[in-house]
Amino acid sequence: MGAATAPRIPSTRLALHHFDTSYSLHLGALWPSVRAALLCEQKYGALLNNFAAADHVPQELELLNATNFISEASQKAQHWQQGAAVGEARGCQDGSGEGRTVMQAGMVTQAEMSPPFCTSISSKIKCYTFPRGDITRFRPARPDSLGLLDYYLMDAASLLPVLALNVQPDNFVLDLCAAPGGKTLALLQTGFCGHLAANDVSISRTKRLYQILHSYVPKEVRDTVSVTSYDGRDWDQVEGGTFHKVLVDVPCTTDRHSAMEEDNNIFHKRRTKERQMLPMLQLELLMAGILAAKPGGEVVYSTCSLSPLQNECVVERALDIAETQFNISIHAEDLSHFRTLFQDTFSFFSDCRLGELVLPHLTANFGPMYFCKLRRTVVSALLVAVVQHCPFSLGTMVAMALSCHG
Ligand SMILES: C[S@@+](CC[C@H](N)C(=O)[O-])C[C@H]1O[C@@H](n2cnc3c(N)ncnc32)[C@H](O)[C@@H]1O
Repeated sequence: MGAATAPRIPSTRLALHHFDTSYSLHLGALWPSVRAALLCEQKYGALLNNFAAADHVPQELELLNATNFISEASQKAQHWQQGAAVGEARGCQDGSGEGRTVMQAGMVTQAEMSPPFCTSISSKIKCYTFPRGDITRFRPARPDSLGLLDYYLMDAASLLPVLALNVQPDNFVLDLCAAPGGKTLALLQTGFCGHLAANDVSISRTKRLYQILHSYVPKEVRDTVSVTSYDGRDWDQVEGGTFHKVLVDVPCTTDRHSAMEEDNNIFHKRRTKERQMLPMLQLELLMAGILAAKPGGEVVYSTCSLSPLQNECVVERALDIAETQFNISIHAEDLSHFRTLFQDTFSFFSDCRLGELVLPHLTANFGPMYFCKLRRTVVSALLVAVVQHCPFSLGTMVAMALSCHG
């Protein structure tokens, strides 16, 4: 049989073969159960639309046994903090002479009590999910009297990068790869964005972002959002160093989609080159996000892939390039308290070198979702000026850095 007539291997099969090879090494004994979950129906969360007149919806969802997993986590944090305060007031010492507080079984450690523990989830974002093992589906969203839809169905794990960003009142926020707009909508639900720049290079996907904004957000709030279609890698030439918070939710191998759907599958033979170039594109986008943040600003990098090459390795490379090529030092934040807070809703991988990873699980079939939070530390104005007036594009600088580092 000639090459032209040879039966084509389905892209989903190529994807699974690739995953079997790489993820069995990375996830070890966990891979077979993650694989099974990837091949089963995913779970959704219902992100409540605070802009719609939908006061009856929480009660309707609670009657079905769904709960708001974000407020539950927030209550858990408050409860633990009160417990810790009582423990400290009692002054229980461990007798080691180091003054450590003795923690009872089930209580959180001092590291987990750090400020982000409470602040990162004191959010107005409300998302309902069904309990572990309950695979009930949500009804489709309904419009209120003004036509705004009452909730947005999405992978609930997609909210974790938004919660990690921890938007504060009047923050200038950039969503660098925003379409179709689930996370943009969640950012708006905080009610805190002083200005939101939502960008996506794809014109067709940007149209979907507009549709979501029109279906969920009233005009006066939409007016605070600027939607653009730049190549995110060039963002520093548009508006460098101005944002308090930047979300870099990059294109990736979208593992769940690649394992299940032939349509638009990045494992299709003709997309091999594009797939192999993904880590480079992700790195350039993350660098652009870092440069778009103010000194002191925060960046969350996220993917919906399990691949360490697209997750930790990209972040590690970006930290290195920021330091060596741009003289920007970055602090990678510890988000392990997210694991403690959200363990009832999601299954987390416990061995990420940097950031956190939600693993699909048959009883909690969300994700995959990787997220890592970076804080740009303050640098001298002179260095920023040098970088911003550098004659090379960001892509050239990243390529130069990569060739120097081999
Ligand atoms: C994972 S999706 C983003 C999902 C979105 N944040 C959400 O929550 O709905 C990645 C997006 O990156 C966009 N993208 C790809 N290359 C880009 C580039 N060079 N600059 C900006 N966006 C890009 C794609 O069009 C795609 O919409």
